[in-house]
Amino acid sequence: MQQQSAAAPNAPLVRHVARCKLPTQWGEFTMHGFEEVGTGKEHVALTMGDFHDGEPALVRLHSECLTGDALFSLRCDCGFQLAAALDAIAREGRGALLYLRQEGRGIGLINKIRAYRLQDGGADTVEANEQLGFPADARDFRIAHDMLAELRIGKVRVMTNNPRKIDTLRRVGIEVVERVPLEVGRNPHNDKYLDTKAEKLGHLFGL
Ligand SMILES: Nc1nc2c(ncn2[C@@H]2O[C@H](COP(=O)(O)OP(=O)(O)OP(=O)(O)O)[C@@H](O)[C@H]2O)c(=O)[nH]1
Ligand SMILES: [Zn+2]
Repeated sequence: MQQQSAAAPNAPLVRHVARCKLPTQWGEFTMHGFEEVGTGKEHVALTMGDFHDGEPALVRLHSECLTGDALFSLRCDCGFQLAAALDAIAREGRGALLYLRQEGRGIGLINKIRAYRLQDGGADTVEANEQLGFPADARDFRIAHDMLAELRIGKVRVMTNNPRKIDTLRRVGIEVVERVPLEVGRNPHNDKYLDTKAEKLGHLFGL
């Protein structure tokens, strides 16, 4: 007899398990807690406004960066993008930030520290990942699709500089109607990193 797999093929990958108010310096958001089915890994979304009208929502799919988001690192632009995205959503009074726990473009925190060490020795962000045996970008956005579905967000205006990310989002079924640039936080410590993103990962800066 054929074995039945535990989950149906289209079963949601996350469960919406908790919700509260989250006052911030930009205004009050609703924080939604999600749990990955199977692994229990936790993700959150911050939303403002209502999505029942079906109009496209301003959305940031923010990949976790402990160093940039919480520890003030200048090696990347993540912390600045996080703040700018929340500011933009608050200005519109409507939108969502998905805070996805895919640290280090999916390779995890310790491996990102190893990658940074290789970058200290001269490798760029892509070469460092490859030297460690990882792809340049190991993220999976299927979870994001299911989080948006739970939030009743059908169409998105995505804040990103990364056109490949938009292709990836479309491949997992997220309807992207517009790219909204999010260029903030360039400094002498992340200059080379951002240039590498433009050259090797296709990021659009100044366009
Ligand atoms: N492996 C690795 N991950 C990094 C490095 N710098 C930042 N990250 C991670 O990259 C993720 C953010 O990636 P970005 O390339 O800024 O984001 P993006 O989604 O591709 O592009 P934007 O939407 O324009 O920000 C976070 O998970 C960071 O932890 C690095 O040098 N190596
Ligand atoms: Zn970062």
